[in-house]
Amino acid sequence: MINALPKAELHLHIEGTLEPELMFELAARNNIELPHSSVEEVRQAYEFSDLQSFLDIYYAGAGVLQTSQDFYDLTWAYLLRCQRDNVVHTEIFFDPQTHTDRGISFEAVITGIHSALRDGEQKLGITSEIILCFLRHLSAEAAMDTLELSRPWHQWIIGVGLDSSEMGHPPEKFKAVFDKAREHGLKTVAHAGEEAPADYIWGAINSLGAERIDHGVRCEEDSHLVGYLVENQIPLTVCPLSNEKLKVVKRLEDHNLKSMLNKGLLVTVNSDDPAYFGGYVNDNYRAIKAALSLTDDDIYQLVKNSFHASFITDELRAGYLQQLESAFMEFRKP
Ligand SMILES: Nc1ncnc2[nH]cnc12
Ligand SMILES: [Zn+2]
Repeated sequence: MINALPKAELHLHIEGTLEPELMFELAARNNIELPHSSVEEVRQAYEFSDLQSFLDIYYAGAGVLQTSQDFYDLTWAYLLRCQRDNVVHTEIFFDPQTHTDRGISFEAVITGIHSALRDGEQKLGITSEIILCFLRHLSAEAAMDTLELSRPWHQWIIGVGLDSSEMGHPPEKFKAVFDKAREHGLKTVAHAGEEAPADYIWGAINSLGAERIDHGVRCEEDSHLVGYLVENQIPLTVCPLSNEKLKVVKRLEDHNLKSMLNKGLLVTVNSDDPAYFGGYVNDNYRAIKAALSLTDDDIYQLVKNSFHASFITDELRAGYLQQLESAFMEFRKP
């Protein structure tokens, strides 16, 4: 059934879709030596103990991305996965600082990603948006410089986000940058409550004006916060396989997604960094359905939430919700 439902993906780092096969192809194209000798060896290295142990490997992997064509190929490969998983709308993150800090131009990154997304809409019928993420382990000044650097391309960017090492880098550090981004007409989202406590979610809402919380799984530690998130229907973009691989939960069976759904939180299912965590969005739906014994109605609710939580126009949303309802009814037929 999961495959049959048209859906939106809202928490996806494009650099996190770099499969080892493409990593080798790009390394050869750009004359870069990799520390591993085979695709299998790379996959074997993907054993993480926490968020930081993943980020170290993830930033190193992104080193093979050099030209606009590389970013195009990366994004196009992801869009083909979207087509397979019936993802009809996607809002993708990119981390410009990971690239500009090693001498790659902002222009090369954004034009490659944007061209692929434009082709995705024209050739595959997949609508999309781009969200620029600041790396929170770097300074607020560096984030402000990056926002300034991005200005010529704001017509292609719907909003800004905040990612990378959460602990010790609270949202408040980036208040001025997010205020400025909002002045420029950009939407705001932020990773919060992945590894760090519920306070960081309050910080993302109160200091950054976050309209959507990425992860947010630790919100249940604060019942007042849960009430606020429910009342204001602030979406949470949850990534089950990521939470398992980064040891946010011990086992997928311990995940609180069902509990959050039961409380009326606007929870969605997403893949985060699928090439590193062993699954694209449908794999995430399938795994969490099995682990928590979710019903078909739960899955339908989660997929509906993906459109309600997205930044699409009301007209597009209505069309997608209609398509989704028809697909679900078709599946329900005796
Ligand atoms: N799950 C995650 N949390 C924080 N930063 C990230 N960058 C890529 N994936 C991330
Ligand atoms: Zn993420």
